[in-house]
Amino acid sequence: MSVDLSTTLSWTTATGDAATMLGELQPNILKAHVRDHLSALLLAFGDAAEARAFLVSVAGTMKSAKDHLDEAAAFKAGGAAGTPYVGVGLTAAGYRVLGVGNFPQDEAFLRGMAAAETRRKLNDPPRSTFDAGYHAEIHAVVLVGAATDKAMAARRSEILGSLPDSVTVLAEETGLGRVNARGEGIEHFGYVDGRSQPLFLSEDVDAEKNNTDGINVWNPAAPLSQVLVPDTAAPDPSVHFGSYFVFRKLEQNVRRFKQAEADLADTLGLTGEDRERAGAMLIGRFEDGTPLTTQREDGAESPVSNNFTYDSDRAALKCPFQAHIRKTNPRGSGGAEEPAAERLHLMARRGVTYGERPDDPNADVPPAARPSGGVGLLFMAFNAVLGNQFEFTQALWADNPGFPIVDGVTPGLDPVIGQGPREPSDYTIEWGGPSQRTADPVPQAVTLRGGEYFFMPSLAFLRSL
Ligand code: HEM
Ligand SMILES: [Mn+2]
Repeated sequence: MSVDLSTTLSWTTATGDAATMLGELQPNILKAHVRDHLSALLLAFGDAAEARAFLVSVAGTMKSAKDHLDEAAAFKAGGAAGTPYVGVGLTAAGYRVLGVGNFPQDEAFLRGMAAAETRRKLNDPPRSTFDAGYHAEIHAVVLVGAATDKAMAARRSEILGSLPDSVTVLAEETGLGRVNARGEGIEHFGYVDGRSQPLFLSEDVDAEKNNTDGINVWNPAAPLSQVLVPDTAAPDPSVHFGSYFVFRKLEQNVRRFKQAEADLADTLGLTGEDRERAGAMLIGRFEDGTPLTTQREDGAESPVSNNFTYDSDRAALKCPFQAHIRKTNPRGSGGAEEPAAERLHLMARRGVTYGERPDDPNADVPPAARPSGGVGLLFMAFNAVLGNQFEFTQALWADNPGFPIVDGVTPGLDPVIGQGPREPSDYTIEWGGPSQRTADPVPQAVTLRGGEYFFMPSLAFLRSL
C-alpha cells in the first residue's frame, strides 16, 4: 500500500510503505527534534566525487525519523536521553555540482533565496548586507543538534573531521535554546515560541487533544502532503521522501523592539500590569504565551493554550489584525480564502535562538539594558511547496499592509517580521473595548543576515551517492 499523504500518519502502527518511508526520512521534519544546542554548517563543494563521499559518510552518522520517534518514546517512558540529530540539506546549485539531475524541482527552490526575483518578492535586503559567510554560493547545510553542548560538540567535531579539503565551511551558526521561568522555550523578545505547529503524526494530535486545552476550536492536524515531497533523485521515490527547508538568520534588535513596546504603551496610555498588553498586541500572545484574543492579561494555564481562533474577535478589539500570530496564521479569518485553503500556507517551524546576552529577557528592565545586535533567531521551517508556505506567509501576509482583508481597514505590516515601508496601525485602548487609537509604525527590529533554501533528501538518496 502506497504512503497516504492525504492525512496524518500513525507512526506507532505504520506498516508497509509508510514504515519504509519513516525508516528513510530525516528526523525533525514530521516532529521537532531536541536542538537546544545546534550547529548549522553552511558548505560549498569544490569536487563532485569528494563531496559525494563526504555525504555518504555523514549519512552513516544519521538516524531516521523512525529512530528518532522510537528514542523519544523510550525517553518519555523513563529511558535514556536520545542521540544527537544530524540533518543534511542540499541547494539546487549543490545538486548540480554533485552531478545529480533528477532532483526535486520546486520553483522557489530552483531560484534560491539569493536570486533577485526572491529578494523582490520578499522585500529582502541585498545580499551585500548579509554576513560575510553568505556572499558566496551555498551548496549544502549540515545541522547537528542535541540537548547538551557536549553531545552536540562531539558529533560536530566528528563531521568536521571527515570534511575533505575540497569542501569549504562558508558559515557556521550556533543555536542556543532559551527557556523562561516555567521551562517553556522563548525567543529573544521574551515570548514563548514554537507552540503553534501543524501536527503530522496522529499520536501528536491525540496528545494535543488529551494533554492540552484541546483541539475542538483550532485543530492543528495537517496532512503529510503539507510537508513531505517525493525524493525524485532517490532509488524509490514512492517510499523515499524529503522536505524543502528554509534557513534564515534573523537578527533581533531587542532594544529597539522593547522601546517600541514601551512607546506603544505610552501612546495608548496603558498603566501598571496592563502595559504588558502593548507587546502582546505586537505578537498576539503575552510573553508567557497566553493568547491575547482569549484573555486581557497573561497567566493562562500551562501548557500554553493553542485551542483558539479569531471568531469571537472579528473586529480585532482584543488582538489586532496585524499581530504577528494573527498575520501568519489567521485561523480562518484572513478574508481571502476558504479556511481549508488558508491552512495550506502553514509550515513546520523548527527555529532556534542564537547569541548570548547578560539580561533576563522577561525581567522588567529599561530598553537600554537590552542587546541591540548579536542575538536573534535561526528561523528554520519545513515546507512541501515553498511558494505556498514560507514565501506566501512572508510576502502576501507579513509584508502586505492590506492583510487580513477587512472592509475599511488597512492592518499594516507584521510588526515583528514585516519587510517594507511601514505605516501607522490601529490598536484598541481597552481590551475588547470600542475605542481605538492610531499609533506610529513599529520600527523594524528583525533583520535578515543570510539564508538559503534547501531540500532535505531521504537517507536512501544520501547513501546512494
Ligand atoms: C525573529 C523573528 C521571529 C520572531 C521573534 C517570532 C516570534 C514568534 C512568536 C513569539 C510566536 C508565538 C508562538 C507560537 O504561537 O508558536 C510565533 C508564531 C509564529 N510565527 Fe514567528 N517569529 C519570527 C519569525 C517568523 C517568520 C520569519 C515566520 C514566517 C514567515 C513566522 C511565522 C510564524 C507562525 C506561522 C507562527 C504560528 C502562528 C499560529 O499558528 O498561531 N515567524 N512567532
Ligand atoms: Mn514585558
